[in-house]
Amino acid sequence: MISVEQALALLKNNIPQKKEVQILLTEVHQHILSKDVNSPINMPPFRQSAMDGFALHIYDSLTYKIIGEIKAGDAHKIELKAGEAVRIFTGAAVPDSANAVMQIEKAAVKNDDLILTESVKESTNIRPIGEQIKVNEKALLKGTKLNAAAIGFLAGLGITTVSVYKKPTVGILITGNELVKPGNILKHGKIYESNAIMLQTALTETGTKNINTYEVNDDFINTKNSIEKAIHENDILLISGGISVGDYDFVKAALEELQVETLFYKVNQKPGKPLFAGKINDKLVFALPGNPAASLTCYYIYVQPLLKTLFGETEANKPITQKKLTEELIVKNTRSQFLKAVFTDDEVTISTHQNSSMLNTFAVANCLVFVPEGDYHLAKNSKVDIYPI
Ligand SMILES: Nc1nc2c(c(=O)[nH]1)N[C@H]1C(S)=C(S)[C@@H](COP(=O)(O)OP(=O)(O)OC[C@H]3O[C@@H](n4cnc5c(N)ncnc54)[C@H](O)[C@@H]3O)O[C@H]1N2
Ligand code: MOO
Repeated sequence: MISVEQALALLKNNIPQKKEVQILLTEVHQHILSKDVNSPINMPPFRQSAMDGFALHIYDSLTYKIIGEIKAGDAHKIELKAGEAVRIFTGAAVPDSANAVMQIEKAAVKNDDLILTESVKESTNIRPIGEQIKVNEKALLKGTKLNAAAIGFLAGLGITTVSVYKKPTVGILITGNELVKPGNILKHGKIYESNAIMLQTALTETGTKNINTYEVNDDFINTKNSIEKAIHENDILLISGGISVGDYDFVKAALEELQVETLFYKVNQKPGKPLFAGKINDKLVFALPGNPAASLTCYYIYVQPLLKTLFGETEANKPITQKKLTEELIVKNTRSQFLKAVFTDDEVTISTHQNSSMLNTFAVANCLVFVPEGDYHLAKNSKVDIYPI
């Protein structure tokens, strides 16, 4: 059995190559740019009025002659001589011959005359060409995570597709004869299936969009066939349950028959001891223990950082910080532990109900505290490593 540190290192050394794809702006939310994006245009592309008012060819009087009107979107050809003005609206193109825009509140109109209440300086209320960005300048750099503002910015430059790191397609294969879908009657010996929706939600939190779910009963041939199909259809496969040593745990044997190369099987940790990680071609397969809290812990510690690395996130492997224990902790364990806990500014409180079958305290936890194996006491205020979740 290997240690948590060894398992994490093995995974880190076997991360598949990041793949790049060119995708539509409508699909890029939460993706990371794999190439710099240069602006194809000046923004704004023309001298733009920042106010509703009058574009002026300035001269040494406060009275101007109004000779026309330019609305937003108009392609005008108006030539202003000194002392002339045109009505103009926010976003409209200012004529080359105009050198300032006076907002409507600072002027009065009498017939065709415009009388300014004060003088105006050159360039007032005119957004120059390329004020935000010039043609061929770098709009966004490789490594930028695309949020709403970034997507709006790119759309404003007329960009419709960008090159990003491909988000892998992830399969979730649920095993277990005892499982019943919520909404059905629970007969004796059965339990409600909860790992699929839990893992699906955790994947969605990280920005994974392409998720396929599969179910199989505890039967060797069916398990093998389902795993083979799910590997074929996904980049990463998460199998839930059936990975321990019972007579009806067929996952390990099926993976062997399918020639999935073992990176590790069994980690000296609690929960999640029977965790399996393997690879086949450029694909990764995780067999997560069926106990719900074990499954989710293994997902957060092993799968999520890997996904973030594939997405192009550079901080994916540095989630650990230290907090002070609010209470003494007595450790007596041959396995390292990930304990559900709640942290505040600089303190952390370990939750009750740590059993790997229990999600009740996980539901309100915001971190996992890592406690190395051994027989020792941690006094109140001792610092412990936490993985925020
Ligand atoms: N003789 C041994 N028995 C077990 C060992 C061991 O070392 N020797 N390890 C134990 C540990 S630790 C764990 S963790 C579990 C993991 O077992 P499996 O991965 O084979 O998981 P299952 O047996 O299929 O299920 C365990 C538990 O979780 C429930 N479960 C499973 N899938 C779901 C689901 N989708 N939704 C909700 N609950 C689920 C299942 O009913 C079981 O109660 O093995 C120990 N045994
Ligand atoms: O490793 Mo298991 O998750 O302890 O119950």
